[in-house]
Formats: sequence, structure tokens, C-alpha cells
Amino acid sequence: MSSMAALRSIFMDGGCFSRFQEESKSLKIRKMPTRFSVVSAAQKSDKSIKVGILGASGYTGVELIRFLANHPYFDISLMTADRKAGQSIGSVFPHLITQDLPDLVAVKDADFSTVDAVFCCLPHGTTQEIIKGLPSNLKIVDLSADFRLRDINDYGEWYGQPHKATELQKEAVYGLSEIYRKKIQNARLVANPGCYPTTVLLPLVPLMNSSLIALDNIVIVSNSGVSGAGRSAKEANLYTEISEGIFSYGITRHRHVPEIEQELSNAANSNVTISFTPTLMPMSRGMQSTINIQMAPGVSVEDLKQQLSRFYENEEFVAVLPDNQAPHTKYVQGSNACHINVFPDRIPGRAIIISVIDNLVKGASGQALQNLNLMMGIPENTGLKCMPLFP
Ligand SMILES: NC(=O)C1=CN([C@@H]2O[C@H](COP(=O)(O)OP(=O)(O)OC[C@H]3O[C@@H](n4cnc5c(N)ncnc54)[C@H](OP(=O)(O)O)[C@@H]3O)[C@@H](O)[C@H]2O)C=CC1
Ligand SMILES: CC(=O)N[C@@H](CCC(=O)OP(=O)(O)O)C(=O)O
Repeated sequence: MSSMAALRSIFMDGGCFSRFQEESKSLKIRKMPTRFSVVSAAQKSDKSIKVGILGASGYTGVELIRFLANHPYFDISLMTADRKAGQSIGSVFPHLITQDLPDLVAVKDADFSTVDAVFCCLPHGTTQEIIKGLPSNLKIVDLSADFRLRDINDYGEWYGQPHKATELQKEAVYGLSEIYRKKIQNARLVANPGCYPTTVLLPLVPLMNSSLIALDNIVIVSNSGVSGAGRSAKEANLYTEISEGIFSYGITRHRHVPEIEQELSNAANSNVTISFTPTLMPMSRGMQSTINIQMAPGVSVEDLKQQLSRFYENEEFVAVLPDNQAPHTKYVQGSNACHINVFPDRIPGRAIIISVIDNLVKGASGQALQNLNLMMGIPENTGLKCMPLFP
């Protein structure tokens, strides 16, 4: 029996697989834990779906290892690295010394016939070369930016090189889970969103086609923890460069601008242009976006909050905070949550939307796992229910 068939039978035994599918269709995910026998399915689990992590020695790779360790169906059976190929995971990450995990191998030595799905946690430009050669039945979630931009010319312009896997790029589904859930369920290749785009799109997409805000007056300032830059050594990320200070970079030309504009324009069905300034903060993880918008005439902050609350009322991972509670990166750290709130600006007619995520979780590995769960037809929150690490 194939892994998928085995998994389906687990759910069918409990009579819950088709009900889960029905429920997914109506997007009532928050109600799942009470209405589905997830626990009994987990008890029967045999970790029958084999997954690989390409780039397991990096920050997003090791974050996936953390979540997959508690996943009832996914078994890590392949892990790759580049410079660290040949090493055990415990020698690269001492906190994993006691875990029973495969050693890191180079991609060229990896046996892909042993896995059903892979997460690609590789640098931009690398995944598109590597996955061209993989078996065509593999499910792939790519955490890099290689397949996010639908317009191949945009890719060339913003990433400074022609795309090397244009056919695959056409096939890819943008993996903002709450927005593209149905497409993701049927996808083979998912382009996981960038962390900045995730903090911006979750609060803005539901407002785009509702005539609530002006589409030509969106000003975004985002703050990121340093782990957003990955684990490889760079002068700009030395403690002496980043501690006790902050600085903005990529001002007006960060490569996430076309990704955010693509998705906002798609939601608005009209061309949307943004002002976007990313800033590096002296913290390891966490991301906050402050989004200043012009409301349409007669629209209030309460209208925006109501629209967002309605849109996300059945979502487990996105919360619109009550009253004037300010989203704080500490309250989402280590979890797949996104917290959003909306405030009136002192300038009449304008509002300030603030959203926070953990860049390594909802901004990368958590959302990637949410997407593979969807692609495999299992409950979307499987393995992701851990609470934020606080304080
Ligand atoms: N960090 C974040 O918050 C986010 C990152 N992303 C994206 O996810 C991807 C991974 O990011 P992150 O984990 O932070 O990066 P890291 O730099 O921490 O890790 C990169 C991984 O890729 C391996 N690698 C590097 N070069 C090659 C190569 N030429 N061939 C094969 N493997 C290679 C590295 O191996 P070795 O260690 O042996 O060199 C390492 O395992 C990137 O595309 C990033 O932009 C997306 C959202 C958020
Ligand atoms: C702090 C930092 O350097 N952040 C990265 C973004 C990381 C990310 O989420 O985006 P990608 O997946 O598109 O790399 C940057 O600005 O390039």
C-alpha cells in the first residue's frame, strides 16, 4: 500500500477522512479538533509518509526538524547539507545530539526514491536547479523565492538572473495557506511565501476587494529578527554589526516588493503599488509589519477590524486581537501564529495595521508544514499545535 493510501485508510477507519475533506472545503479548520478523531488517527499512526529536508543544516531546516519530531505521520528519512554534508545532525546542532535522525548527505548522494515529499530549505537560485532532476511524483514545498513570482520577467528583474526551471515555475502554487488552501490541496509544487510577505498579506488580502481601503496609498515598514538572513556567516550579521542598533536595508528595492504587489494586485483585481522598508532588529527571531493605509470615505477602523475578524473567524493560526492590544513578537515566538490589530491614525481617514509572526515558523517552516499537511490530505494543523514560547 502506498503511503498516501495507508494514511487515507487511517482516516477512513475512523470514518473521518471524507468528513475532514468536506470540512476543509468550508474552511472550518478551527472546529476540527472537536469534530474529528485526530487523536485516534494519531494513535494508529505509523509515520508512514517519508519526507526529506534539503538544507537541513540551516535555520529553516532545523525549525522543520523541531516540528516534524512531533508529527504523527511524517518521518524524516533524508536530510541534506552542502558544506556540512557527511556530518551527523548532532555535530551540526548539539541540541539534537540525542535525536534519532539520518546523517546529512550532499544532494548529489541523496536517494530520492525513498521519500514521498521534500521541503527545500535552500538558497535562492539553488532549488530551481536541484528539483528539475527529482522524480516527478514527489511533492515539493520550496521555502526559497524561486517559484513565487508568476511573471518570469519579474523574476529576472528582481533576482538578477534568468529562471532555470520555467515549466516548474508555471506549475507552482503560491503557498499562503489561509488564502490559497484549495489550490494547495491539489498542488505538487508549492512556493512557500517569504516572511515579510506573510506578515503583510495576511492582514491586507482580506481588505483588498472590499472597497474598504485606497489601493494606491499603502506604506509598510517591517522589522525582522536576524535569523531571517540564514545561518551562513556574513559580515553584516556579526554581533558587533547588529547588536544595540537597528538599520533599514533594501529601501524601495527589496525583492519582496514584487511578491507583495503580485498578491495584493491579484486580490484587488487591480494594480497595487506599495512603499516597503525592511529593517533588521537586534533579536534572533520574530517579525513585525506596520502598515499605514488610507481608508475609503465613510469607512472606520471598526469596519476594517470586523472584515478581518470575519475573514479569520474559523482560522486556528490567525488572530485579530481585541481592543487596542498591540501585537508583540514575544506572543507568537516559536508558534505558527499571526497576530493582527488595527488602530486609528491621528491623521483623519488613515489607519495603522500591525501584524506579527515568527519569521522561522509562520514566515517559513511552520507554514511549509501547514502546506504539506494540506497537500497530503491530512488535518492542516497536524504537528503545529505547540504554543508560543513565552516569556
Ligand atoms: N530564515 C528565514 O527566516 C526564512 C528563510 N526563507 C528562505 O528559506 C531558504 C533557507 O533559508 P535558511 O534556512 O534561513 O538558510 P541557511 O543559510 O540557514 O541554510 C541554507 C541551507 O542550504 C544548504 N546549502 C547552501 N548552499 C547550497 C547548495 N549550493 N547546494 C545545496 N545545499 C546548499 C546549506 O548547507 P550548509 O549548512 O552545509 O552550507 C544549509 O543547509 C532560503 O531560500 C531563504 O531565503 C524563507 C522565509 C524565512
Ligand atoms: C533579515 C533578512 O535578511 N531577511 C531576508 C528575508 C528572508 C525571507 O523570508 O525571505 P526569502 O525567503 O525571500 O529569503 C532578506 O531580507 O533577504
